[in-house]
Amino acid sequence: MQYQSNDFLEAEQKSFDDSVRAIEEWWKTPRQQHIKRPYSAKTIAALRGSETLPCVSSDAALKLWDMLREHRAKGTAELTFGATDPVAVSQMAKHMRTVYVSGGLSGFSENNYPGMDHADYPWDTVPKVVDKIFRSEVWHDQRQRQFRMSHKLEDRTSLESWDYLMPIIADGDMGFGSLTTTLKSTKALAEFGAAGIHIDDLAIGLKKFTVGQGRTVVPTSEYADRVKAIRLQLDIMGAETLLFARCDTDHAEFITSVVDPRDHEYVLGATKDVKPLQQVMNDAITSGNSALEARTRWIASAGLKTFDEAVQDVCNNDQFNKYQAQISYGTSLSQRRAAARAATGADVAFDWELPRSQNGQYMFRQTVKTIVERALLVAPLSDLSWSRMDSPNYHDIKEYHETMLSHLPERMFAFAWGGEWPFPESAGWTPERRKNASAIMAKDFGVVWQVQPMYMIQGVNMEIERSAEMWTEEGIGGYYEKIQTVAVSRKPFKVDGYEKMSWCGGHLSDAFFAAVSGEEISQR
Ligand SMILES: C[C@](O)(C(=O)O)[C@H](CC(=O)O)C(=O)O
Repeated sequence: MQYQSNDFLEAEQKSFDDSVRAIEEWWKTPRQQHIKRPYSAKTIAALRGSETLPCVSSDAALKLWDMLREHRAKGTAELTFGATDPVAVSQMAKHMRTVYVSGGLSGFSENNYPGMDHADYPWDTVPKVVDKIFRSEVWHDQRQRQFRMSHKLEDRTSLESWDYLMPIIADGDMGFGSLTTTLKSTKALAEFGAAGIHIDDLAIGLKKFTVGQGRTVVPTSEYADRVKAIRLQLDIMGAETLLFARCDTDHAEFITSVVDPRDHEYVLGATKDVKPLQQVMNDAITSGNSALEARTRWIASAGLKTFDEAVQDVCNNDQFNKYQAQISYGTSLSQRRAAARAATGADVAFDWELPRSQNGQYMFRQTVKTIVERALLVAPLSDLSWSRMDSPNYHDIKEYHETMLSHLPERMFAFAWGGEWPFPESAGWTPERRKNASAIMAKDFGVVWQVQPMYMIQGVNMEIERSAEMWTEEGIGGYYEKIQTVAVSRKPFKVDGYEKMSWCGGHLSDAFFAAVSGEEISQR
């Protein structure tokens, strides 16, 4: 065995103890102090290598933190689009201060096998986009500065000065596998430049948009472990990256497992004497009938209820009150059965196995309370909360945020607006409220970061179609008048896009050549 001297061992111990102390000090900083970790600095120090490299995204993360805290204090919000293209991001910088790297969009534009359904693009798809965008931001910042510094101070006031170093918030989806994949994708995102990462509680591969059924979530414990794993990884890296704890439970209809009693309250069971749903659907297929229709008929006949609803149906008020006094958050189904028996003197008919899907999912009934429970559980380890919605109901949004704020008055929230939401009045969206929705969410609910992930599909597609039609119909005459002249004159928009402007980096290349040939920087 290799000989290790006492000096070596003591130096190693000192370096470890120093590292523990440094982590403890770091956790007391204004950015970190609100996070409540279930592990010690010693655990983190022992998971680190002997050198912790500085994390490239930490400056942007601190900038994002300050920006969002300021919005929180003022009741305003940072608005952005989802993007995957550095060219587009460079134009967003003129109006926006953050950028979102969307998983769905990356699944379309960065993937050799396009598609966003199921979120089944490879786990490193989003990190690669983050890398590309982060580097392009740094490059634009460099070439803008070089251009400015080649001018005298008094001439610089007329030159553009955009903040291209926009903090990137990246879609971590569901973590893409077991905890080790979640750790790896977190590491890649933070190392490649993400200032914020969001993680959700969806089941891997079950984010489906077309079937008309709600989504599938994982048990509360699995979601909590994902959030914990991300924070652990960021702590190992010493990264300031913000953690957005997204919860996709709104309108979820399935849960993968009933391993966590905290979910039992929301699992649906059959209360009638029916065959298992899968048997009924298989019988329909074998006999040449529609499995979907068989499913619909089965659901109508099974008396689907949560266990509490089943108890309420067979009780009088006194018995139900007695039952309710016995149960609370996290009471398991078997404890609920015992409490129901004690209250009513009988067993309550309820079977959550019968409705299970082909993949083994259980049927699930979410409420705003379900989302709040999950969000509160992971709040101490995360920086923002985000309830993801398929079709938003204003009353639910209000209830969710107000309940969260009653527990955590300082909490910051994130929100994604959909691209196909009807905003019906029946869901609380008066025209006035829809018009001012972003401002209302910021002021009344603390939603400091709001994204429209669909713009690059809806808005950019619309512009491209419009221009394609014009170009094919009008040729260079139309192009000259309607696009080139506007772009080159940069009126009314400051559109970038030709080599005479510093945007293309020509001046930066010239400056490299000049510097190599020994020229001193001249400030024109
Ligand atoms: C925000 C989102 O995660 C995305 O990938 O852009 C998607 C967008 C969408 O599918 O509407 C999501 O909200 O799940």
